[in-house]
Amino acid sequence: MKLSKLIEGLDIIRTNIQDFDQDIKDIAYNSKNVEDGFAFVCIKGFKTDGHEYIDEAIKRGARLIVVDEFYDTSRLEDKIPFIKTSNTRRALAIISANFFGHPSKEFLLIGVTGTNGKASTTFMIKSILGQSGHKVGLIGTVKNMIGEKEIEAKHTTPESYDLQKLFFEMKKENVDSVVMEVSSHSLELHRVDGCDFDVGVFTNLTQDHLDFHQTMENYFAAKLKLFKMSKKRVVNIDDEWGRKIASIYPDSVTYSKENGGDVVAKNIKLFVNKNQFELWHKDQSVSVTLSIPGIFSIYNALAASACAVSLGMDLKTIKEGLEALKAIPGRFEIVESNDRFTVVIDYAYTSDGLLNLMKTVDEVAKGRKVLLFGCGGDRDRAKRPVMGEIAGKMADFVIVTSDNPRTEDPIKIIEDILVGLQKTNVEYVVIPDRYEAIKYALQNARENDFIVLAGKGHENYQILKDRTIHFDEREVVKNILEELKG
Ligand SMILES: CC(=O)N[C@H]1[C@@H](OP(=O)(O)OP(=O)(O)OC[C@H]2O[C@@H](n3ccc(=O)[nH]c3=O)[C@H](O)[C@@H]2O)O[C@H](CO)[C@@H](O)[C@@H]1O[C@H](C)C(=O)N[C@@H](C)C(=O)N[C@H](CCC(=O)O)C(=O)O
Repeated sequence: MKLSKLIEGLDIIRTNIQDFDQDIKDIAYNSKNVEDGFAFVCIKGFKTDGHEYIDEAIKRGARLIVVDEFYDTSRLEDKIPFIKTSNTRRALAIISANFFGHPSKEFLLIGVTGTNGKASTTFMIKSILGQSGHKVGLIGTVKNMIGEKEIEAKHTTPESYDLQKLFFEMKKENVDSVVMEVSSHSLELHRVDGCDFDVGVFTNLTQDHLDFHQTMENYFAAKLKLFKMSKKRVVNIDDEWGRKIASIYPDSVTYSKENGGDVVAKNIKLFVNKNQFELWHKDQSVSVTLSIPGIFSIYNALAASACAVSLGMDLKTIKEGLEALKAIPGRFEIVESNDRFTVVIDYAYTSDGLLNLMKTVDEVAKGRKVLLFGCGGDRDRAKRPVMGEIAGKMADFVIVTSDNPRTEDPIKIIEDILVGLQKTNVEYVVIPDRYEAIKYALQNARENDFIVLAGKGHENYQILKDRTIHFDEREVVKNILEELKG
């Protein structure tokens, strides 16, 4: 692509470029990916600074270096074409969108944000759109999908270059609508700048990621960016932060279980493996049987339905789309159900997620509620005692274990959880090795136990120090049950 076209819309503080007609073959934001004829965009990161790799990028054949405003360009003046810009993360998004021809302008793009429910809501929206004949792309935590083809996901929301490339692939495969999770990190770090959002959907906001955003107000401000970028907005007004968005954008389509929004659910009935409810929009209603259990699934279904309503879809199509979805990986997924006990895995890893999960368990469990969970290392520490207290209040027996301790000592993380757990009188054990903890739960299961393995859901790994080991709870439960039989 011609350099002049690549840099359209970029704010240029300084440059030494003479020839804007030259061709740039591709873009890299990691020096290791630079090849002959590439542009290298330097990002000052949390671990290292991309500007330190300029020489490496030049050696690998970079033709253009994009640097941030703090960088002293004197040593690049006679060496290589460069552009100094005010924010290289934003620059990466702009030039990537230019390079791939702004694919998101050519399909319907729906962004879903919020602390909980993003993944499930995107799956439900995909199912509704698929039901009405659309070829849908999906981008999110669990996996990326082009129609039914699955692609592994590394991030909830990919880096801007990877995102635009994925959009481009989707467009090539005739996708006409894309539904994606939009994390607050991605909004703060400009990963979705240059995306053309038709609808922004807000699920809720509860305490999470304060290690990154510091305050709830900053966290909310990051989320709000999506709604500034979107043409239409869909908002949960049972959530106080959702009500703020709806007051800023009064034309939002609202949904609610309790506060009379545009789209509401009534007569909700919860079962172990499904939910039933009436879905209302204005004076019309349909009855829906949702194969995804849990009270939170009702909210996710409302978010997806309100999104479909904002696109002018009718209730019958919405019902068919919701009912066509049979499961969402790692979301209240029943991995074992025998005549003695039931085992469910769920991704809940925030205080609010855990509370909602246990409220659902409370509705459906016949016997003891056994909860196994841990908290991630190098992430929000404040939530640990809170989750401990919720666990103690909501479960009959708690197994405290590890969940991606990363560089932290697993025992120290568990001690933080115990501060909250010990405020309650619940019976508990501590078993730091997650495999052994699950084995304990299964080995000691009593008649009618409802065993909940929280935190990992669809994830198939465990991050310990600098190692990532394979750990898929579906497999783990199966293997342990085999082992116990033998
Ligand atoms: C906090 C955060 O989001 N960090 C992201 C950020 O890393 P960073 O800026 O710190 O990068 P860095 O490692 O310091 O490197 C700086 C630059 O030097 C470059 N580099 C580095 C080494 C080298 O040899 N050559 C080179 O050029 C790197 O490519 C990078 O451009 O930019 C990287 C490149 O895009 C991301 O991979 C990285 O995500 C990390 C792995 C991460 O864990 N992010 C999580 C927190 C995240 O984003 N999560 C949200 C979901 C949250 C949720 O809702 O649960 C998500 O959307 O996934």
